[in-house]
Amino acid sequence: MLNTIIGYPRIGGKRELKFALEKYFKHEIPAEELKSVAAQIRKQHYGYFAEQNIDLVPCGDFSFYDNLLDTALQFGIIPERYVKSGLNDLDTYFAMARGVQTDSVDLKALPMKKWFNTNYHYIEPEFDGKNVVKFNPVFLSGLIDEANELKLNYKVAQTGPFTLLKLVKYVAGTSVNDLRDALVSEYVEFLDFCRSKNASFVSFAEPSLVKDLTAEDKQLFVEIYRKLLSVKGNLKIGLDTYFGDIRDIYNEVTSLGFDAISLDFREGRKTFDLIRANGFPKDTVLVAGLINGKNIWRSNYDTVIKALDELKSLGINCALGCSCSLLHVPESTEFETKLSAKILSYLSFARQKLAELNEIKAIVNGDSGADKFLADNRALFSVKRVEDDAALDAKIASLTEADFTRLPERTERLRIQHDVLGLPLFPTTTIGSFPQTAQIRALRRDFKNGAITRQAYEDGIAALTVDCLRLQEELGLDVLVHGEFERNDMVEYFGEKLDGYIFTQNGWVQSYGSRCVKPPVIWGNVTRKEAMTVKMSAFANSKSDKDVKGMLTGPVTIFNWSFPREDLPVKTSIQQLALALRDEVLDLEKAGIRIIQIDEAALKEKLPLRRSDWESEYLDFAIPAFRLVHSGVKPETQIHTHMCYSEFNEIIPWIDAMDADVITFEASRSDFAVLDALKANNFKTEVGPGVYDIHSPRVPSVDEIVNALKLIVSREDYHKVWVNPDCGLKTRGNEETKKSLQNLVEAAKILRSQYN
Ligand code: MET
Ligand SMILES: [Zn+2]
Repeated sequence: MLNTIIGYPRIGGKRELKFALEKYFKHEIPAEELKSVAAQIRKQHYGYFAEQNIDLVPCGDFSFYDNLLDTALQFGIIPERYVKSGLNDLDTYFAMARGVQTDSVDLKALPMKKWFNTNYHYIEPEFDGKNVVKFNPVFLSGLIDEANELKLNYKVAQTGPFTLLKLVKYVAGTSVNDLRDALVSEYVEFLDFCRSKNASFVSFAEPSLVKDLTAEDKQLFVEIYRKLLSVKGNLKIGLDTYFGDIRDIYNEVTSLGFDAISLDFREGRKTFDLIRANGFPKDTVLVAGLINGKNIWRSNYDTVIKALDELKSLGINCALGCSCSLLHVPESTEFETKLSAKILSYLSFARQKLAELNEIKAIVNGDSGADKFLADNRALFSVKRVEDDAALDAKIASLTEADFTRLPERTERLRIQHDVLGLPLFPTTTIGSFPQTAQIRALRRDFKNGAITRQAYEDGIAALTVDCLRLQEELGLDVLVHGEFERNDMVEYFGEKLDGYIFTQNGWVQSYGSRCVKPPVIWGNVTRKEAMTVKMSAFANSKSDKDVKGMLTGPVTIFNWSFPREDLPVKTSIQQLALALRDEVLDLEKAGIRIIQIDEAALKEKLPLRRSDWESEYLDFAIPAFRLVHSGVKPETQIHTHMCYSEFNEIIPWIDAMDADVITFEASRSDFAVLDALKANNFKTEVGPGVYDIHSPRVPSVDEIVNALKLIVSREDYHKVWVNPDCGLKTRGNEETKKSLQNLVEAAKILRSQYN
């Protein structure tokens, strides 16, 4: 049996690529230096692959920014405005990725979208009909030369035409039909090119196959690949699918004559059933994606081997692989110096997964010495990693419908709250964080380095908080926030205070371009050891006559932005988080906080890729978990939530079913399109559609905000409308924030005078 991988993280174990990119963007290093850092990283990775006897290694999965953008550039899907800029290939590429502003060129970036159900973002290519669709191996040529020089046994890994056609944004009246034929011809050119370079294997990534497919989608896929496979000549052609199973198109895919097909056995819940029911072609290699490419735990070898045995018993020619590219896990545990040996023995980042592929292959092939690998792995899994928490289990088991139901119903509650809180029409507020200036970052750094005492640090934060409250009072905002100066990150902050979490030092995962995130790890049962935010919120509330919102991150968002356990159902992990947050909410209420905001910024992120799974696999527990957090409060306590970074139109009824009293959300960049959906669904929650975009330093004028509000009240009962920015202000500067909020308050006053 052989092994292979779909892709490897490219940011570098010490984030070398990130730092080189950022220097290049700031014109601190020339392109040559950026390219040489990238080549260095790849060479190191090829070395790792060789050490672990990876039989077929990917070449072409490397990217300076994003693979889909590489593919778009390579096939000439470049909007005319970028072509006209006169920039060289590399800078045209970066202009599409992140915009460019010089004396002669001023171009915005293409939109960034979430890559399937991950926290990785791709650049959305744009087709306007004027592009010259033409294959040009901008980056690929050098990558293949490099692999040839190193005498690697490689596959040219590329995003396939079907997924590209599905993800392109068609503008100027164009559609997929205007692009498909030209694109397929150029993919034929691409195959010729690979052959001319003496490549012997090409693998196409087609993750779009795991989504719901229409009859036209299926036809499109089949036609494209009939064509490409008919011209393959002496090349071998593989197909990589991941992030789910391919139930809608399994039979078509397996009858086309691919040389290899990767299937996802981790997120693909139906993969095994599909194979059992329909068989698998004898002359195609099944790359069994049995090692989880998305999570950081060691694999249980017995489980993997059992699956391989069954596949072999079905007469299938198997290779071992990962469920998806390793792009979604950090590079290596070797950079973790603070975690205990016990913890480390359970963790497997990308480099450790290579070793797993090697060891399992050796065991299956009966190589000498491989018994030890199996024995060690069995020893690891023979003891329970985390002891059960009987009290917590009992608490979850005893939950009843009443625990998920807030009473009285919302209309009645809102009436009570209006009396108690005494807020004006069009109440103004912000989303929580205020600018995290250099001063605050220095304070945090000094405390971390031990340069200042805890007392000095806390005094510093308290002083900033009081200043922030004074500023909001001066501006005339109605509902205040404490500013979140004590938090560096909205998930890590809670992770650190909860029992059950661990943190890595260098577990960075690429989020987009040069940006990485370091998700905390849910190691054990999550419980609240002590109050997490009460002291700060009570302090802030005592310093103002106005209400200051309590500020929490919701259970679903904390979960979605962490590496989850594999030995516990998702639902249970989220319930544990919800119970911990429920106690926090009740303590905030006891401390006199009358308005509590529970952010669910990432609720939409893990919505299943197939519509039919939404209710049975996610929303059925995610929405009740939010209700569990707040159902215990008094009618007069007002619960807010906040969402951003996604389009919610499709899940409006479920958002209403979270049963919050008020929701603020990002809407200004999508021209408030969501308002129609709210109306159509008879949305009951009070709403604060963000009236300006906080992702830009621009100060919105009073007129602009008044116009936004007019648009909002044309669709929404004005009694229900809140006025706020579209997300937290932490990335902004003090000056622009002050001016923007001044205008926001002014605009609210204008509306108030018209509607009172
Ligand atoms: C990504 S949503 C951010 C919400 C958080 N309360 C903040 O204001 O920063
Ligand atoms: Zn937000």
